[in-house]
Amino acid sequence: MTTLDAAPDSQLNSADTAEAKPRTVHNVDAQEIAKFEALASKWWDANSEFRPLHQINPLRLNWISDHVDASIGLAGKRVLDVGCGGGILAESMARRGADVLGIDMGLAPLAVGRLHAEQENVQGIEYRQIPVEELAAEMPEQFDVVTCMEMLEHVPDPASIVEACMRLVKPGGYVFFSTINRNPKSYLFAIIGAEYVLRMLPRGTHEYQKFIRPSELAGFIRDAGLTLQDMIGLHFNPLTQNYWLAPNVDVNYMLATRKVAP
Ligand SMILES: C[S@@+](CC[C@H](N)C(=O)[O-])C[C@H]1O[C@@H](n2cnc3c(N)ncnc32)[C@H](O)[C@@H]1O
Repeated sequence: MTTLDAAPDSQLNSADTAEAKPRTVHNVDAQEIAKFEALASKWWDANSEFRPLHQINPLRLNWISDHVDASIGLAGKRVLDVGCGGGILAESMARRGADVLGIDMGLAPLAVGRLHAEQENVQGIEYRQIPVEELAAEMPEQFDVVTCMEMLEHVPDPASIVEACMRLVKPGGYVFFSTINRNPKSYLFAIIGAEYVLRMLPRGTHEYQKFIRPSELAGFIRDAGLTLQDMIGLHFNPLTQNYWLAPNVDVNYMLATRKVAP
């Protein structure tokens, strides 16, 4: 828990200016936000530190879309992307016909996301800087689908994020999470391999203690009142530079959950 000092007004558009006053924001690690702020200009460079997110995006987008509706996918759905960063997933969902709100606590990634959507003429996407817990109070049960990918391992209290996502989704709607498992293999692959050997990510991107075991995440999901529907691992072969989905969840994994209608 910490105080998040927002970026200078000169970096913001008018919509951000009101949101950008320094304020105490709970469940936000300002150092984590600063890491992503510093890299924001590279968000849409598919050969940068964000290459892995660009590469996994078609896999996760199709997985999400198939769970929501195998025939029409995300078309016409009201979607919230929590911790959206520069909008790699958010924008791809809007391109599939969803009406997307992306939220993040980093202003620079949001600015990059807005600019990219404008340049690419992508319709049906909006970005806001707001803590998810605050949005849950403002817009309860307004979304058909909530996504929260590669974000839980960057916050002080991931259970609070899961609970807020549950409050934001409509009864019968879907909530998707992805994060990194915590075990010796994930330490070797996600930190030593990705940050030190292959240098795919800057050193310090991830902290081992913040990784989340599937059983822990399943507990947060159960406690929040969501129902676990499916779980899958995301795998990478450094020789072929290929990503694929498979049942093993030892390192990166995704969960599909649902808020059962009463
Ligand atoms: C690894 S990036 C993932 C971006 C995006 N979800 C994706 O998968 O393409 C993590 C993002 O989480 C955001 N983040 C970290 N803590 C947050 C918080 N408490 N609330 C909202 N966003 C947060 C960071 O600013 C960053 O944009």
